[in-house]
Amino acid sequence: MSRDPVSRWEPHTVTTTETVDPAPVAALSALFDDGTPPVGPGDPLPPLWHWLALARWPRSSTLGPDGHPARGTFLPPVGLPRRMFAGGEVAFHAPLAVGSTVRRESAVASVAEKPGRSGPLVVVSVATKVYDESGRLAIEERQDLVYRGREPVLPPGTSPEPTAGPDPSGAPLTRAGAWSWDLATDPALLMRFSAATSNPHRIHYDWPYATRVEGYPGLVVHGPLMTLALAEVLRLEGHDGRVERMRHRNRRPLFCGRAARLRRIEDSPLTLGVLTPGSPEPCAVLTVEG
Ligand SMILES: C/C(=C\C(=O)SCCNC(=O)CCNC(=O)[C@H](O)C(C)(C)COP(=O)(O)OP(=O)(O)OC[C@H]1O[C@@H](n2cnc3c(N)ncnc32)[C@H](O)[C@@H]1OP(=O)(O)O)C(=O)O
Repeated sequence: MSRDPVSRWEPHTVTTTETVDPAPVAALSALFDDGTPPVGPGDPLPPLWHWLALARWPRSSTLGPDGHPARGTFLPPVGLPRRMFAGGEVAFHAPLAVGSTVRRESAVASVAEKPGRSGPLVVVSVATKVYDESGRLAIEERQDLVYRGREPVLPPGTSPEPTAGPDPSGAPLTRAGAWSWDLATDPALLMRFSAATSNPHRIHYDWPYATRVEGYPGLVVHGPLMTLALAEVLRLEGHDGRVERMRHRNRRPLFCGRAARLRRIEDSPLTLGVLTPGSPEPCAVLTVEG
């Protein structure tokens, strides 16, 4: 009996020993440029910053047409073309120090086909555990990647417009009031975030690919950038208590250059969202426990 490639594929655990890399951590401090002291060697890693500090550089020969590693080895050989970072959950058991050595174990935990409003989806969940230098479990995480078809994103008859460059007058995060920040995105910000996270996905920096091949109206803002910006609002607003758990979800794409408002949208549990003018549904939400 022949089975399809996804059901023939077997998940496996990848275990690596890594340094909590100070360079991308310094890059994110510089990228936000928001007046918080730069995070450096020996400092505790702020929540979610392991997304940069433990980023992986895949070999060039392993990349597929969208810039990400070709599917079928660590990730299943899903046939749907468009990959999106869609959300997840992170439990913080112990702090990690910048510059320390950690052990990371990652494996695909589930692959589920689902009908979505925009057509069929495949949700791939990756489970990761990070152990600190003494072997203590520090971070437990589930990350959801969604694969979808090439349903049109642009209304018929419209064409995408390139985005303006960085505004020399300011940093990307500006305060509009208590728990209210505005996030300005531009191609240089997206390129710097792709570099800091070693993320080769072309939808974030290759405008002809993002618009003509994947059919988006512009460059797509990284899900992790939106979520990290929400986590940065917590730090900027002085929420310095210990965070035990974060849940995050990317519900709608945010396109480069579009106005984005970072707001506290619920008090209990504390929930922050990325909102755009004219839509009640946030692009991204982050819920914090502890
Ligand atoms: C990094 C990186 C890539 C990126 O950064 S891509 C940019 C950031 N991500 C986004 O912009 C994603 C924005 N979200 C969406 O466009 C939509 O939410 C999405 C993911 C296309 C799904 O929308 P649909 O309207 O088609 O689907 P539904 O909301 O109706 O849901 C259908 C079922 O799927 C389940 N589901 C949806 N999202 C998730 C999720 N995050 N985790 C788990 N399951 C999810 C949903 O629960 C429904 O299932 P039921 O069983 O409840 O029916 C890079 O590539 O590295």
